[in-house]
Amino acid sequence: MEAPAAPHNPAETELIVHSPEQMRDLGRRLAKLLRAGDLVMLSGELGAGKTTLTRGLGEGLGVRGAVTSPTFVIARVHPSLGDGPPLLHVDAYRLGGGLDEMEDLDLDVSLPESVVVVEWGEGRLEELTEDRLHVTIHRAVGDTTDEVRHVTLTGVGERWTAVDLGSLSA
Ligand SMILES: Nc1ncnc2c1ncn2[C@@H]1O[C@H](COP(=O)(O)OP(=O)(O)OP(=O)(O)O)[C@@H](O)[C@H]1O
Ligand SMILES: [Mg+2]
Repeated sequence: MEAPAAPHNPAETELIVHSPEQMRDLGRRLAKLLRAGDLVMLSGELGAGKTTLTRGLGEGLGVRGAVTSPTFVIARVHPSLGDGPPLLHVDAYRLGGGLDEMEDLDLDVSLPESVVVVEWGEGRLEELTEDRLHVTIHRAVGDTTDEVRHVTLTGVGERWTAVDLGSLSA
């Protein structure tokens, strides 16, 4: 007997990105789907392109200040230049395992009025909200110099059921 086909999950989409510029563009387009209260969790190895994607998100949201890799700070708020939500960019890489430091950021307080984007947040803030968008970025296997990245977007929770992530592949 044949195994049943995996159920199509409309809240998941896979893309191939060919350059840093395309990654930024993906961020700009993804920004159009985001609103206050959204949590985006980015995963992928060092140098995968998480900050590059976030830079595009900041551009698409129309926020102040270029998104960078924070050296000394863990979280940075980029206020909107218009009337949209601010972008709260968190890089949890330097956070020791402790959730305490994460709690000090009071993300639960900021989340309702912000778009919160977190690098290296897995296992640390899933409890913040039942709805979240996971973005996983992988280098094409076996080639460390190539600019090709595989990007998987997975919406978790009610918020993402009606969002057409597939529209991002255009
Ligand atoms: N397709 C691509 N998408 C994104 N970045 C790419 C791509 N191809 C090459 N790059 C390069 O890879 C690097 C990605 O750096 P970035 O800071 O965005 O990664 P990161 O995932 O945030 O790393 P870290 O875990 O250190 O925070 C940049 O130098 C960028 O120019
Ligand atoms: Mg980064």
